[in-house]
Amino acid sequence: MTEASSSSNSIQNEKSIQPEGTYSLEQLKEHNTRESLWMLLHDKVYDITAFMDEHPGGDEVLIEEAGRDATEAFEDVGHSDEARDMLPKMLLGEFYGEKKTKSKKSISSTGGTTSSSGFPIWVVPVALIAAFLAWRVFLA
Ligand code: HEM
Repeated sequence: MTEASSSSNSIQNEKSIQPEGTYSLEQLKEHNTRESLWMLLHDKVYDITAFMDEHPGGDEVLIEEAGRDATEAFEDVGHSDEARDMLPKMLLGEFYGEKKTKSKKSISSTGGTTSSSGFPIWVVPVALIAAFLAWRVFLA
């Protein structure tokens, strides 16, 4: 007699499943040393460990950008097409997730006295009182 497990409720992981061949920011950050150096360029993750000694710009600059988004630094230098053609050989995969935390500007009524439609919030009760008084005066 097998006792059926009534609780087949697997705890659902709220995180969405990371597709194979993609790399998260956490994974990227783990490879920030000379021994294993990854960087993010244009939403793609590259393993440039072996290239470090060959880099015409030296290894220092690469180590500085290790384990993070180096797109800006890479583009600022104005790398040649030749340099860009080297990239596919070092490609690991796509980047997964968000690079930065988005700074969502939420319209909050706290701390401000302006409603979402633009006029001050006190206008509503004042208008209602004015309307009430006007009604009383004219009907009195
Ligand atoms: C995997 C990524 C990279 C590749 C394949 C690469 C490749 C190259 C190549 C081939 C050159 C020679 C000039 C040219 O052809 O444009 C170069 C120069 C240079 N690179 Fe990179 N690079 C990479 C990443 C970076 C990053 C992240 C930096 C950060 C600042 C950087 C900084 C430089 C500098 C400063 C030079 C100029 C060296 C000089 O002219 O004296 N590179 N790179």
